Amino acid sequence: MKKVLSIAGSDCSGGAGIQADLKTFSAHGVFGMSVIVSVVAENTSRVIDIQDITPDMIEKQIDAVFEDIEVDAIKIGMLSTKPCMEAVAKKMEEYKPKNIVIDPVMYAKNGCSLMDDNSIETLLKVVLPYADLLTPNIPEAEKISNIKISNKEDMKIAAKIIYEMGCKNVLIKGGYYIENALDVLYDGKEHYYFETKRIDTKNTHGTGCTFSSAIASNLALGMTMPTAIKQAKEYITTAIEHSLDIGKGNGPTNHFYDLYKNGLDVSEDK
Ligand SMILES: Nc1ncnc2c1ncn2[C@@H]1O[C@H](COP(=O)(O)OP(=O)(O)O)[C@@H](O)[C@H]1O
Ligand SMILES: Cc1ncc(COP(=O)(O)O)c(N)n1
Repeated sequence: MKKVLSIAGSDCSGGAGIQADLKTFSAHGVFGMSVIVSVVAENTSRVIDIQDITPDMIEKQIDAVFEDIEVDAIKIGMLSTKPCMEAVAKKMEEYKPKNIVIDPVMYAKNGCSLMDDNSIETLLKVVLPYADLLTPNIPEAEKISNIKISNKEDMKIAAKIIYEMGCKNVLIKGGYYIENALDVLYDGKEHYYFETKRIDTKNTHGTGCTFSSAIASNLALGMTMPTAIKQAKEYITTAIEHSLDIGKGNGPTNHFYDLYKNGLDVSEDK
């Protein structure tokens, strides 16, 4: 069984962060592991508070995984402050794992901040170079590239700018910001496009977490980068299509839709 590690924040409401990552790993048939970087008191409507785990404890969790288990891919999500970023980067340098997908999480879907604004320089300098794939959404890509993104051409330009900063591939996610759900990959040579129709739903809590974890799972399973993204795009689209009206704000995606569809009977009247 392939083994995939998430290094990210904990979302107690279950739709994003580590919880979304582990559900996604299970849905892909890979063995999921987690290093918790921050505990976030959040739900579908708001972020109440963030408590970072100490850098020493972040490092020890990563050591505990790597001294014992071979890691086939890593997804890195929310890193809220410089010390968290530095602790994770130090361990990436030490263990040099393969297939690192980094989602540079800055905000929750409800607009609440999940990263200290002063840490962006550190993210770019210290963390970004470890990315086999960086997956910013439009607001994140605008902050990183320093250009305004309004259409496909802008996405292409921003992808090149971000690639030049030192990641091996960059995927800018159009999500609900661009007319269709268009994502643009740049690998230093070519642009690739992944496009679906936009699904009209407010229930998109955790879409970025789920998508990056699906890509990491597919890389662990041996797919090439474009194929891993293509299949992950199909997975996230289905998960959004069948997203769940749970909570009062932006509900979560449906990580196991395919499992239920294929015969797991969850009806209550049986
Ligand atoms: N309403 C939507 N309909 C279809 N696809 C969507 C929708 N919202 C997001 N996506 C897709 O979900 C994936 C995650 O993107 P996005 O939601 O932009 O990430 P983030 O959670 O980081 O903001 C991308 O493939 C994006 O195109
Ligand atoms: C702990 C944590 N990490 C990340 C996100 C962003 O989620 P997304 O951008 O996928 O909606 C979140 N809300 N909480």
